[in-house]
Amino acid sequence: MGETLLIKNAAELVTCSGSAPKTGAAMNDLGIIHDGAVLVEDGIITKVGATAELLSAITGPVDKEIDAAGKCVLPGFVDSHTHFVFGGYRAEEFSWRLRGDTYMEIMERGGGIVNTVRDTRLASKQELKELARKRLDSMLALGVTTVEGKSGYGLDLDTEIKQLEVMAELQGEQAVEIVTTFMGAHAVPQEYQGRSGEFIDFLINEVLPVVAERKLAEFCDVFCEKGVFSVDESRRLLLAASKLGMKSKLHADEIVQLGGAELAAELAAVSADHLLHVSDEGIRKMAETKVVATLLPATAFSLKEPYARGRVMIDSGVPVALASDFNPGSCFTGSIPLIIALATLYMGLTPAETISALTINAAAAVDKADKIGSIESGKQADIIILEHPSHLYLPYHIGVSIVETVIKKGKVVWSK
Ligand SMILES: N=CN[C@@H](CCC(=O)O)C(=O)O
Ligand SMILES: [Zn+2]
Repeated sequence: MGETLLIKNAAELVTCSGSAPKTGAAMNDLGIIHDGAVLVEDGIITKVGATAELLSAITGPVDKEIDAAGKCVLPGFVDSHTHFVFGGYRAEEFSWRLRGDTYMEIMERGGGIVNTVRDTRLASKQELKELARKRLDSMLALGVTTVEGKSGYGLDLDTEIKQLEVMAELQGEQAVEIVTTFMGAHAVPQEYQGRSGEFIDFLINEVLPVVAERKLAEFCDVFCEKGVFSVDESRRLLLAASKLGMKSKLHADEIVQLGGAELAAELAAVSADHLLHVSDEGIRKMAETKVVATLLPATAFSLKEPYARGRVMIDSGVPVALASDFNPGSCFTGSIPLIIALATLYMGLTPAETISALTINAAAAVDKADKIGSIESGKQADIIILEHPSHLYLPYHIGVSIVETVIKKGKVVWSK
């Protein structure tokens, strides 16, 4: 037996067990074990159950014990949609939005994403890496054990690769596990203005093959939006990426209803994200094909847009995940407490649905539900311990974190 960790006496052990992703009523079933315990061997969960039974089933020595009496134990949070590798800031744009300019107006007059592109192109890999590392440290302290990160602030071969290399290097140098997405189709760069189709050709012919050859990304994502990339352009890119082994994600129906959700269903994408303006038909098709809807309430909050119809999606059978969308423009926060507050207070999700959406369904949104997102035998031991005895204390504490301990692959990597 390798190194062992025992967590015992948990007032509430929230397992999030069951088939994944969770849909409908199953999102409310957290598989809670009262007075629960977990045994971890060599970073993998090997036993889960009531403390008394689990203790009597342990045969060998235990290297480390954590007494979680009076505390709630959950799977680590998975932040399945972020843009955490970037240079520069856009505080002035934020102030313009405060006075009433819209996100797209700023983008149309040459600001927005391409503003961050300029700063990211200028930044050295080392500078980007140090900024990104600090952002991951902050996420870890909020209980995030896996994060998805996108390129998309390069929009040229060298800078897209630089961003992806930053993520590859940070993987393993710090505790948060990184799932990498190529998002060269995040905006049309100035040098391709008015020629979005040609830019897609460039990505397909010049960039995707390098990303695939060097195995720098597991997913390909695209900003499928009016005035950015059309449904046809998005389809062309995602099909080309899929031929090279990359799975599909989409920024879909964020600003207008364009048919991004329908495209996600057609392509059997792993997730469609944002969905503030998704059609009823899009919801129906996503439910049918089990495309994960990754909802980003902090972005709607920051853009002062209506929240995505999470309640309707869950009731229609769509697997719903929640994520931060941490990025320098539309949403400069990776705050899990804020997401929990918005989902429960303003989107009509129950606390249990919100937790399913941040754990097992978020794991499904990065195609890792077989490995992370729940506390079950055989899964990686990514676990958080709260200062309080029940998951109900999460939405109750508004905007502040009550995470006390973070465990990644069976090791305590952060504690209060
Ligand atoms: N909508 C497109 N992309 C990001 C925003 C990126 C930025 O503004 O820098 C998003 O998911 O919100
Ligand atoms: Zn995004």
